[in-house]
Amino acid sequence: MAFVSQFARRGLSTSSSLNAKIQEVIVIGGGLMGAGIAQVAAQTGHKVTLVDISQQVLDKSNARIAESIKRVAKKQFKDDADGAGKFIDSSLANMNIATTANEALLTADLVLEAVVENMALKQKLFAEYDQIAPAKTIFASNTSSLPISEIASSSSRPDRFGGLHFFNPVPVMKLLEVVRIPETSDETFDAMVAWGKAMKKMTVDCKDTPGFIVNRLLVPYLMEAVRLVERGDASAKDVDLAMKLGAGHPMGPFELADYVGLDTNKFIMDGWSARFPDEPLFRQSEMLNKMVAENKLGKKTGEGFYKY
Ligand SMILES: C[C@H](O)CC(=O)SCCNC(=O)CCNC(=O)[C@H](O)C(C)(C)COP(=O)(O)OP(=O)(O)OC[C@H]1O[C@@H](n2cnc3c(N)ncnc32)[C@H](O)[C@@H]1OP(=O)(O)O
Ligand SMILES: NC(=O)c1ccc[n+]([C@@H]2O[C@H](COP(=O)([O-])OP(=O)(O)OC[C@H]3O[C@@H](n4cnc5c(N)ncnc54)[C@H](O)[C@@H]3O)[C@@H](O)[C@H]2O)c1
Repeated sequence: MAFVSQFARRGLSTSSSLNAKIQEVIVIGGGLMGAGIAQVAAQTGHKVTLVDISQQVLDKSNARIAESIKRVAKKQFKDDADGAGKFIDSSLANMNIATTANEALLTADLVLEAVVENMALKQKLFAEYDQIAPAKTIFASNTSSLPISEIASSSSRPDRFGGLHFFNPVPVMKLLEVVRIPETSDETFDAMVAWGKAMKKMTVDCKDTPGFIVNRLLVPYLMEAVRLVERGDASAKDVDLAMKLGAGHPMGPFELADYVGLDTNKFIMDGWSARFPDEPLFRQSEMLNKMVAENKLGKKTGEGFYKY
């Protein structure tokens, strides 16, 4: 079966100063996603700086990364303790943590942000970095739901801007959505795809549409599950069991919502319901809003739809 690519149309012409190979990476935001992305970048031989405003978050993420690298090493080097040790040491040696990006920005090939899902914050950060980073540096966002074009408008380099959307848990999930905006140059897009492959991910090309591919389908499904329980049609536990045993999903929608973070789910729904008020699939949920107000954010705070 042959598909005709919708992506045959290419972006603007290339920027001459771009360094096509991404070797030095800065990941902004050291939470759930940022830590996972930084880990995989370090494991695959990239020099990485993981930046967060909170030293406490960085310390927690560092410990989580060390644990996760051990799990990966155990899997990749089953009967080779020496190889596993070397892999762990070289991965950790590739990683730096910092509370500011300033120094690393001077030589970075890629700045990928994974801060909270907030347009104003993402724009503010890229406007600042734009003043410091050299011309070659590609900027990208790991946003789940915000328009990449709008984030990119805060910088003077929309031709060197795109979306790199990873999935949680990053060390395990094999997909990377590579998103181009109309201004993204071919050279930038190709460099992002090549980096995705160097990160050992399978890449898919996406346009800058709400939720790209996966979240456009997944988030309405998660919200339908919440509405089903809000109506009293079934319990969260039974919906999860049903989707695992009846549809073969590794996690039910409530387990997955807790895993992703209920705050992230809410940020996505807030943005989409404001932007598309007539779309019933993007309607707000009182239950979700109440849980987030009570700081029941899922696995990360110890309670969401389940207790951890
Ligand atoms: C909203 C956003 O924008 C987009 C998103 O990210 S949407 C969310 C996408 N993610 C999903 O849908 C996740 C669905 N869940 C799953 O795939 C699985 O439940 C799961 C991979 C998370 C865990 O799998 P499960 O079998 O229950 O647990 P577990 O046995 O601990 O782990 C499976 C394997 O992954 C490895 N693993 C799991 N978490 C890991 C981690 N953080 N680091 C390294 N390895 C890990 C384990 O070592 C194990 O390896 P093995 O099979 O060789 O023993
Ligand atoms: N959670 C998921 O499953 C998932 C999956 C794919 C994409 N995403 C997207 O990735 C991004 C991050 O999500 P997350 O789940 O990792 O969130 P998170 O809350 O775990 O982490 C966000 C981090 O950003 C940090 N931060 C806030 N302001 C900052 C600043 N000015 N400078 C540096 N760091 C700052 C916070 O301290 C926090 O540690 C969001 O855009 C989200 O939509 C999330």
